[in-house]
Amino acid sequence: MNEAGDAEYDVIVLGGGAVGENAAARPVGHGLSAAVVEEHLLGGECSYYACMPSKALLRPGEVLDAVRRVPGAREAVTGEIDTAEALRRRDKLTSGWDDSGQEDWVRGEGIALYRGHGRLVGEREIEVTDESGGTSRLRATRAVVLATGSRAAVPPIDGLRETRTWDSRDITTAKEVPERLVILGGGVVGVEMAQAWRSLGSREVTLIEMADRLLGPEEPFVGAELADALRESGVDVRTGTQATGVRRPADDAPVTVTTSDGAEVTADELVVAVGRAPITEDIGLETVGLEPGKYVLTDDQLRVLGVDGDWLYAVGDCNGRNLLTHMGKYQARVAGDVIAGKSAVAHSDHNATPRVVFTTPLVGAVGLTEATARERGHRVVTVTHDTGAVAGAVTKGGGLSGTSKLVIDDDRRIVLGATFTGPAADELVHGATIAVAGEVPVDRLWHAVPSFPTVSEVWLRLLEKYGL
Ligand SMILES: Cc1cc2nc3c(=O)[nH]c(=O)nc-3n(C[C@H](O)[C@H](O)[C@H](O)COP(=O)(O)OP(=O)(O)OC[C@H]3O[C@@H](n4cnc5c(N)ncnc54)[C@H](O)[C@@H]3O)c2cc1C
Ligand SMILES: NC(=O)c1ccc[n+]([C@@H]2O[C@H](COP(=O)([O-])OP(=O)(O)OC[C@H]3O[C@@H](n4cnc5c(N)ncnc54)[C@H](O)[C@@H]3O)[C@@H](O)[C@H]2O)c1
Repeated sequence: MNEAGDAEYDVIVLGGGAVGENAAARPVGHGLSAAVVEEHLLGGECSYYACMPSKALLRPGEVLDAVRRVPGAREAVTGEIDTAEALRRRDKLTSGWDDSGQEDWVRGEGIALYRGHGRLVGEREIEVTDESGGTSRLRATRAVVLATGSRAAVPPIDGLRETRTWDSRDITTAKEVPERLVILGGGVVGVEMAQAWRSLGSREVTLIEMADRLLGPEEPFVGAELADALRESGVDVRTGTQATGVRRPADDAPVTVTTSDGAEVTADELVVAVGRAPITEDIGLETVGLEPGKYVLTDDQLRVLGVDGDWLYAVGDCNGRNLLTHMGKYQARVAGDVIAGKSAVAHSDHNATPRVVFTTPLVGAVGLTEATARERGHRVVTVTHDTGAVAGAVTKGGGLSGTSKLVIDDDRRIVLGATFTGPAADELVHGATIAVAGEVPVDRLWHAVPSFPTVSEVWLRLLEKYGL
């Protein structure tokens, strides 16, 4: 049974995605009462339409690539990926889009759950409208936390809004393999989905990125290596290319994208993955003096800027700080602590954000890139090493390579940022996160001896190159 009727809680969280759930659980852990308002699926985008299904779609191709690199095991692979089975596994990892497990968790944590659309109706006041039109009025004695997430942004391209297209939800939940796929945007969604669907059987995949490289905010070698790998697998990667027009004569007809170089790409489905827009247009921001439809900006304790009284917080995608599940959950823990009167500051949002792109090659990065470090005025030294040129990589399989790079503050002798591509990059990044978040001096890091033979040995090679 969901809660209904008017009530008062210490903390009310608007939006029950992964981040909102944590924003409620943390204050409850501190002895406060909390309610979550959710209008769709508890667990949000990550569980049903983003992280989980996308990783499930990438995994068969990743495993196959790993096996094919190992003579003896390679011979055991005699067929192709069974796409129907792969999609069934995806459906399982998304719990069949059923949130009863999440609901059990929320209840187990002692959090009250309101199902329906929530809106601020003034200071500390939320109105929830349920499916049948009934309303509940909730009052927060301490804080309201906004955690309403984001949706795919729609760029201003001729004909796009009038055309039936796919967004990130459609591409992660597709029931059939599109024969021909064109993806707008070579960011994280674009590269992961291009690789996943190509491996699952899409005959033609075209990736259109307007910037001159894929994954623009990362170190330049990341986009270059990924473009090579995608091209090698048959994806048509077009960087420095803008879509100028889109047309589809009928909903079930092929879609054609015109690009800035005068070319045309025709496909069965067009995925728009050019970034996100916050879901803040209908949550009553105007009732507390804020502008609807924009990211809700916060300070480093997640208090919403421009609202007095320390009662309004925003966490996760809706504040635009760091559009990643783990960072939203980190913000939720910080906000929960602050609301409970403890001291906490989300400084890792600026200096120590880990990012993993689950492609083959894997990409793992944390903290500052060389370019951002220099922009911020650090005097940096960088060192690089081939991730494949250590015994741990060689034992994993043939032909594995990649790049590992440290950005070191030469004055403080600490690591400001690290980027790894290639084998184990997804796991290498946590060691780097500890080094960056902990500001561990490199002279001390040198005593963190990597086991032999692991890919982590690349750390030793990097530190040696720095002169240790
Ligand atoms: C394809 C894809 C893959 C991704 N993969 C990864 C990954 O591997 N790792 C990673 O860290 N990040 C990944 N992300 C990013 C990640 O999904 C988001 O950062 C994360 O989901 C944000 O969580 P959130 O709780 O802030 O928002 P959401 O998950 O969007 O949750 C917001 C919730 O609020 C509810 N809501 C909104 N408005 C209201 C309202 N007015 N009343 C009631 N309820 C409301 C919504 O129904 C929703 O459930 C991916 C994103 C995409 C698109
Ligand atoms: N593995 C992960 O952690 C993971 C996976 C997927 C998504 N995410 C998160 O989700 C968020 C959204 O991902 P995303 O890929 O939609 O956004 P993004 O910001 O990562 O990438 C968008 C890309 O689209 C390009 N672009 C913008 N307008 C364009 C246009 N008109 N034509 C062609 N290209 C255009 C941009 O230059 C950029 O490279 C990201 O912030 C990311 O952090 C994370």
